Amino acid sequence: MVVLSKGELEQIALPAVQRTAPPLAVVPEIDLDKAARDGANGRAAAARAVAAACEKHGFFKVTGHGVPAAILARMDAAAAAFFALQQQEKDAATAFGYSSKRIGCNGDLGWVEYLLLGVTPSGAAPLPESSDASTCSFRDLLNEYIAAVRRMTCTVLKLMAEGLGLDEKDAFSRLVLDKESDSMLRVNHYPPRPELKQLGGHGRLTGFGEHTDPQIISVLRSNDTSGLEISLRDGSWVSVPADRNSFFVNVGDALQVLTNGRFRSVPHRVMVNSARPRVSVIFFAGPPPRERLAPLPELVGEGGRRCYREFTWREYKTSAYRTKLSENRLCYFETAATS
Ligand SMILES: O=C(O)CCC(=O)C(=O)O
Ligand SMILES: [Fe+2]
Repeated sequence: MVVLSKGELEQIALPAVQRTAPPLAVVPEIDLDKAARDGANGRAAAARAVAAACEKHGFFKVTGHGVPAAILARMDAAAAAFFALQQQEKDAATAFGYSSKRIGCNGDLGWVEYLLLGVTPSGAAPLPESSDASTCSFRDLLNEYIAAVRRMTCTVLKLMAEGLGLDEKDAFSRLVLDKESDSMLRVNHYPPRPELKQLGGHGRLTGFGEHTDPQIISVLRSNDTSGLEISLRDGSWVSVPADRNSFFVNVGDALQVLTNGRFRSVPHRVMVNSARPRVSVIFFAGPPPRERLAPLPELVGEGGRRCYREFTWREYKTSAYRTKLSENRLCYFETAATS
């Protein structure tokens, strides 16, 4: 079990000036079911709305997503059961991607425990040899979830390409459907915050510190507990109202590069401010490691400036994972303003 020292606990308590929650966000909504029912016009309108949301915020909400409610209910139950295990049992699941409080290897701490799993073309990465039956059934469920969410993710990515007016409508979705796509699934559990007195008076804890997601897009669903906050272009923070019936989409760094900066990789964080636990499940849609990423020529335009140099996804991921969460990880890949 990871026990935080008093000093470490203080690091995840926000400074006193940030004690109050920011205002509620007005999150753009895209109804995929309606877009499909309304024919070509409905689809074109949804594509335009998706592109507008990605340009303005890098964030929107998806309703009518088509992921069966039964899968979502089973995921909720399975995640709750896993995180309710004794600490010793959870610690034994490190081969299954379990970790607590420490995010990455660069000293970032958060009031969170999580499972982080690689995703292969057929679902979640193979189980460790010693897995028991309950782990296997959890894995089967994860695979069903991943298949359904990946389908929806690709619908969203096609709408993005259409909204950008790209000739190749699968310019983004093909990267996620590639058999070597480096996608991940993360299940986060933010335990209710401890008593104020244990925190020396700080009412809000950092669950997951400010960052952008490195992949193409992240597709998130949570329970009814809020806590997710996004940063707007003016640098202010807004709090995203929880909605267990919808998915939330974040534009990631790779998509910001592919769109030459037109779509915005949205800075976000999770604050633990509730007496109830927050559970979120995030599908990170990533390209194959060898994929060369660069601004799409159609989006640079003739004589236009390429804001990023070409690099492979492996190169970017390695570089991003060497930095602290809150660092601007893309700056090493930007071109000089004169080029
Ligand atoms: O748990 C959440 O709601 C978001 C967490 C997050 O941003 C991440 O895992 O990258
Ligand atoms: Fe994130």
